Amino acid sequence: MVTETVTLQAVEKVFPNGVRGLAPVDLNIRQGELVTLIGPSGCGKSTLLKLIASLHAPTAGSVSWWGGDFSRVGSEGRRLSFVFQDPTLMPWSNVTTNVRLPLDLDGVPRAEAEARVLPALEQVGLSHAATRFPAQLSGGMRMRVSIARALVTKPDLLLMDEPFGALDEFTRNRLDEDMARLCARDGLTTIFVTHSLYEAAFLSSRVIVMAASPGRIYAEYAIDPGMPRDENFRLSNEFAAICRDLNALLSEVSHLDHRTEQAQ
Ligand SMILES: Nc1ncnc2c1ncn2[C@@H]1O[C@H](COP(=O)(O)OP(=O)(O)OP(=O)(O)O)[C@@H](O)[C@H]1O
Repeated sequence: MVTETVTLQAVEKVFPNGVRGLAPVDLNIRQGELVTLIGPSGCGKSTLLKLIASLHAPTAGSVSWWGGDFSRVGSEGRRLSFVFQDPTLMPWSNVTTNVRLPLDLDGVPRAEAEARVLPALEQVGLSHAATRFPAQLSGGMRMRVSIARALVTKPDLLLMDEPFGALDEFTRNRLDEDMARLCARDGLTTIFVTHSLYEAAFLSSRVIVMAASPGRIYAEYAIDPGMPRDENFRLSNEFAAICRDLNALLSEVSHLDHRTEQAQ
């Protein structure tokens, strides 16, 4: 059985304007992992996520999905879903229609699609809001709709680019707890970009710490405590120790950045 979901080998990205977004990166994402990418602005987190989503092509190196190339992902019935920081909902459509969108685009018959929307809304605690419009929702609720829209396709790999970065801390903590619960229950393989070491510490089974100039992987940090994680984990000594370790790694990375700037 293949447990590797995505494998990157010596993947490099140089943009057409000559900017080196990512130096050669080797990374293996295993099934059921919740991996966060963390590091200073411009270290290539989004670039790495987009390479994994096949939204960017690598300049060098190779990416494989479940042991094959990207063209096989769809033909083998695998699905990738992407959640961005902006929930990008259709303001003229209600919650149900927004969540149903990817199924409509896939040509799933209406009755079957409708039947799949409610469980997705239940997963994110929004079944009571199915007929509301985006303007009638809080920021956190809009993000829940965006997550439901990603989950409704039953993805094999969920990619999230700073999904909760624009939300207040309380809402963010609630959504982190929900994500931890969802990923643990469904064994959903997830790659999550964040600027928050606390979010990384709370959610991850593995944290990838990245450095900039050029973007690259600086360190990997595995987190043992099992899932799901809850408020008690956030208050534990274990959590505090993980945060301290991540803070130390990020501090090393920022000193590296500083040295690079001085050398330039
Ligand atoms: N389309 C592009 N064309 C040119 N340069 C790009 C492009 N996209 C990203 N870059 C550059 O590549 C580097 C990595 O960018 P990326 O957005 O991946 O970083 P990031 O770690 O996600 O940053 P942030 O945390 O600020 O979102 C940066 O120097 C950025 O300016």
